[in-house]
Amino acid sequence: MIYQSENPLQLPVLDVSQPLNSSSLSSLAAACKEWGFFQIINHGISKDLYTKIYSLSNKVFGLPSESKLKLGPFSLLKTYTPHFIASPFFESLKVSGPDFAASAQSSADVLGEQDSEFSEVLQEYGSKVTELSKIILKFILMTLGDGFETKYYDSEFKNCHGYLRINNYTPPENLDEEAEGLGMHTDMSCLTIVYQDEIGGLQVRSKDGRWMNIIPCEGTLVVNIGDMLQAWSNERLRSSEHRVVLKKRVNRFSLAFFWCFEDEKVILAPDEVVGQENTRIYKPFVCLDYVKFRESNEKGRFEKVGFNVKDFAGAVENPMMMSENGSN
Ligand SMILES: O=C(O)CCC(=O)C(=O)O
Ligand SMILES: [Fe+2]
Repeated sequence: MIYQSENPLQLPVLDVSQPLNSSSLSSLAAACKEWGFFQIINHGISKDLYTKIYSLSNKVFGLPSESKLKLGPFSLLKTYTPHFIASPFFESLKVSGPDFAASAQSSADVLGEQDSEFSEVLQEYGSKVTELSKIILKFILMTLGDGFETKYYDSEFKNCHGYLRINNYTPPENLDEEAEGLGMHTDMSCLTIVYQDEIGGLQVRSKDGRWMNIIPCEGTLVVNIGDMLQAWSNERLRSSEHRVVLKKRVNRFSLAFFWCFEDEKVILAPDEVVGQENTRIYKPFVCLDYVKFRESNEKGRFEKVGFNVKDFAGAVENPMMMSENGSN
């Protein structure tokens, strides 16, 4: 199967070490609306830190399956997603915040790993992406309205929490064209920060269904908007479908950080965000209910599309639905 895409997609690159100026604000606003994806630089995460996480994680992924399966999916811990859950070529290790060290250590303990370096580097990475998420979220709120970052950050987003997924993609040995490393999905998060290695393969789907490559670039992280923010913003911010395609016979490695609302949060787009001339697209819903909906509909598979936030809480005032109901 050939996964066609157009090369490459030009996404704005945001310098997160600087305050937003008006031109970066408008390109960020356009990217959030059109693609739900953009890139960041000067994020303070060194290549060295990434390389350490890469080599320590590789040691874990290199263990025999029997050892890794002690971490999940059918064990108490559930930090490991083995091959053949999301895709035959994908496995993943989850590290939860805010105490990333404790989470990583609990996996290491089960594996009988004594060295504390794994949990130390993940704590450092986790704390850094957590701080970055707060900065980026405020930038995104600024695209919705003047002063919205002060108006809504504390009241709506201050209890957000994050978790990391360390992703390892192993292409099939007989790969001749391309293979799907991770199928089309949307993220459930408010926002996701991705560190992809130089192999590439991350693709985003345009509004008209074309797959676009997100070319890796050294020193650059990819940020994308997830379902929680799409619903909260009444679709002024887009949670795009994306996937990973494997084109080379080499392993691919990525780190994805998901910054999410707290489980008990009720997501309801504020009137001012919806705007007077628009109608609210989503019914209010509890975050955990959506997460459970996704998990229960996946039938064990990983974040599959078709059961996204629109299927769950959409169409509050959808005239089609109303007429369908009326005719029943
Ligand atoms: O591996 C990647 O580059 C992206 C992974 C991804 O989309 C996810 O984990 O949700
Ligand atoms: Fe994703």
